[in-house]
Amino acid sequence: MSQTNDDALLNKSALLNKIIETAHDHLFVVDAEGRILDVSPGCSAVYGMSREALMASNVNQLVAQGVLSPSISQQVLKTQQPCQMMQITGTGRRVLAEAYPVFVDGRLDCVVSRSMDLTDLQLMQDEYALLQKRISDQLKRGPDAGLSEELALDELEIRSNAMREMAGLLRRVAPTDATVMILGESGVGKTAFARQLHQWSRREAGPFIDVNCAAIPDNLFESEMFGYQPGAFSGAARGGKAGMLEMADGGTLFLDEIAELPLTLQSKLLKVIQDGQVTRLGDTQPRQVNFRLVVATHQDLAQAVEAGRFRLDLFYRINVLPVTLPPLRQRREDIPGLVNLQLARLNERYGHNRVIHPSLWNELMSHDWPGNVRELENWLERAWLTSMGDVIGAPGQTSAETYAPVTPRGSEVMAEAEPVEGDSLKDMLERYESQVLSQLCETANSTYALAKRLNISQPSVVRKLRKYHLCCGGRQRRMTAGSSIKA
Ligand SMILES: Nc1ncnc2c1ncn2[C@@H]1O[C@H](COP(=O)(O)OP(=O)(O)OP(=O)(O)O)[C@@H](O)[C@H]1O
Repeated sequence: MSQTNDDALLNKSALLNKIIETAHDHLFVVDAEGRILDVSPGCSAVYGMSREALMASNVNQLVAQGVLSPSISQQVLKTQQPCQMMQITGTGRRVLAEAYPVFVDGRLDCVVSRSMDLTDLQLMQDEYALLQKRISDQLKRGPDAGLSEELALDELEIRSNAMREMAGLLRRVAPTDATVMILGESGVGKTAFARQLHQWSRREAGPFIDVNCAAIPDNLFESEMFGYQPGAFSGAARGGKAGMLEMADGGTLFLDEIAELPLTLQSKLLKVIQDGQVTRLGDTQPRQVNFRLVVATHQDLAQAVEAGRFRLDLFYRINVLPVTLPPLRQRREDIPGLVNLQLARLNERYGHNRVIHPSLWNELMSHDWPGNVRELENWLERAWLTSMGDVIGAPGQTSAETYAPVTPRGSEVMAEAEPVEGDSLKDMLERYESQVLSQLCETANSTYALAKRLNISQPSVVRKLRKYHLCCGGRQRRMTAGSSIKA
């Protein structure tokens, strides 16, 4: 081997030693026989053995001694495939481990594994479950004036026990900096409650940065999130730009539709959460950031992890305090309050006092509202605007049925596109486009799948779905594809 090659190998080995010695995560390298070649210093605390003792051992011995249970390296040595699993260590720590086989000339040479200690997160989750149970028991004991007063919901309207329970939880966890994950169907109020959580928190005076991960085109995501230095890429603003992670400093960062975050950015986000530092594109100096993270999704994230669309380690990081907001059809007690709140807003906005006809209440209470509160708000605005007198829904006028959700298929799609007197070609094409998308959304699980089916880019799909208020996974965002009145 030449001198230059030898130097290069020495440099590489020094570099690897440095990486292992300074790693925050726990790194384990074993050879093809399971002998431990190297471990990072952090391993001693989590495995309860000195670094030297670990390096004098092999994985089979460690499993026999109960230090590793189970051993991910052993698993990869057997299957020769990358693997991810939860381990309990001899010191009782819960770690999330991932391991990769390394092949040299087609033969397994060694296995590199990396693990992250999740014990503290687990403790927080257990405390949270206890808190959830206490609030639930308290609500079961009967009406709780204290809780309602304490909630002090300015803009939001809730009556149902289910929602009071969720709001109570958010109220109690608000002063902590723990990451909250708000789950629920489209339009249930995830964004509204994320905002409320921010107002209840100690960061109330700081910014609330609302990022819809589904709405940012992939090619802009990194610069929007991380910001950039002057001249970082062609078209970059002259003075550079702070990204949204930086803008959230001192406040709350709300990542809506987190399941849509591209995989490459998921690992970068995880690093920011762990290190509290952001590096702008084109910069070498990291900047310290301090924000509270709140995320939301209407998708099943565990399923996205299984499908390989979402990183397991990020899932564990953000799944600290999951709060599920129930759909409106499961809390019909909230409907009257929501209708009255929206009616008062409309009366104020349009300067006219309209009321709901008593006969309409039955329909409002029995409708399933698949688009949840947003659908109810849009329906009411439409009914308010099309109502001819002071009474909305007076016999012979607009009824909830008029706007009943439609899910057209096949020939019905074509029928929807039939020319209507007075419609322009643009109106007709838009109506057709919205009906086709609405139908395909029934079966497409993600905007990526829909983009592939339609042979257009994913950002275009996202823009179109937003335009028609639709979302993937069989749910319509709003009551009818054509009703685009914004509340
Ligand atoms: N409890 C509530 N009281 C008053 N208004 C509400 C309530 N819940 C939701 N809303 C209103 O309903 C509309 C939809 O809510 P929001 O945007 O928070 O839903 P979402 O779950 O974030 O939807 P998406 O998943 O589509 O982002 C908003 O105008 C919001 O203010």
